[in-house]
Amino acid sequence: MQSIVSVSGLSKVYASGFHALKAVDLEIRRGEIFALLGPNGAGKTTLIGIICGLVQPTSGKVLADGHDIISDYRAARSKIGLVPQELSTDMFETVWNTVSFSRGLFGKSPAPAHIERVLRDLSLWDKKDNKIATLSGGMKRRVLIAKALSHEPDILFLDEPTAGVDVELRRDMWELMRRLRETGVTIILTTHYIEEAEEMADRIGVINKGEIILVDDKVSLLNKLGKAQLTIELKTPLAQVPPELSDLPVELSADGAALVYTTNGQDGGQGNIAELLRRLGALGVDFKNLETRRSSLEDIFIDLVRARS
Ligand SMILES: Nc1ncnc2c1ncn2[C@@H]1O[C@H](COP(=O)(O)OP(=O)(O)OP(=O)(O)O)[C@@H](O)[C@H]1O
Repeated sequence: MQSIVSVSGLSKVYASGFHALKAVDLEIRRGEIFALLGPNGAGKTTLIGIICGLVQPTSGKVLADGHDIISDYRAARSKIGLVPQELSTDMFETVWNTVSFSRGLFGKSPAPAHIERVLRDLSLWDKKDNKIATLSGGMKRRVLIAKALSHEPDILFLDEPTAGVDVELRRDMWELMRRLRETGVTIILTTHYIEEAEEMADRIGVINKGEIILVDDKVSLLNKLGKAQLTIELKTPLAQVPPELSDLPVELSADGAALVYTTNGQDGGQGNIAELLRRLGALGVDFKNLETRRSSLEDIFIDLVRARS
């Protein structure tokens, strides 16, 4: 499948001499939701800024739906909508005018029916005549999204879309992203909320210190790098792991009150768990509780970034 965004050998050295991106290669598939994760200062905003034409790359190439973002800037930019982290718009303008004006910036003819649909989708319709300054923080966020959608882009970048918003607005945003994807829009989001990537993304890219260290399907990432852990709370604490269990990946908790069995996510360790429980029964080790836990994307992310630093 042809990529809708193609980044090759992209580097950015700021005037300070800081290498914010180091020869980044990245392919975004048409129609997917792609989450870009990385610690503070990893280069996420720089990467998005370059693709959207706000930051000048030092070297490398970016194509947006086949258009070079430098030599074919206008065509590339018209394909892209960007929801930035902060609102930089005229506070004394109305919602309707702000969003309509954004469309005009892309040289597109007015399309009131489209603007109305966007505002209705974002629950902004009854605020259309309000001045931006009078809106709540959540509503201002919605205006940012409406502006980014005003010119009907095929690619939507969301930089930290739900940072600092309440739970209800976060759910609304997720719902909106899903609806947009259904209409064929490709979505690329950066987030610090790993549960957001876990909930929303088809694929995940991890960036650290200006390098993409991993790109994978979310599901296969969780399967490959995730771990499953079974904690067996014992009725009577043990002094050590019984030698009969030494061939199994079992450890004793520090207080001796629980056995902890860990496997990688791939096999889930189901067969061995049955074997472990059978052996415990044979040894007469009684337990009062069993608890299973699968590692989250957050655990994987922390492991990955830690291993590289
Ligand atoms: N104009 C600039 N001049 C010099 N250094 C910069 C400039 N803009 C960003 N940087 C540096 O480049 C690095 C990457 O910044 P960037 O904003 O891309 O990271 P990020 O991954 O988006 O971080 P965050 O999650 O904190 O927003 C940071 O160390 C930052 O200090």
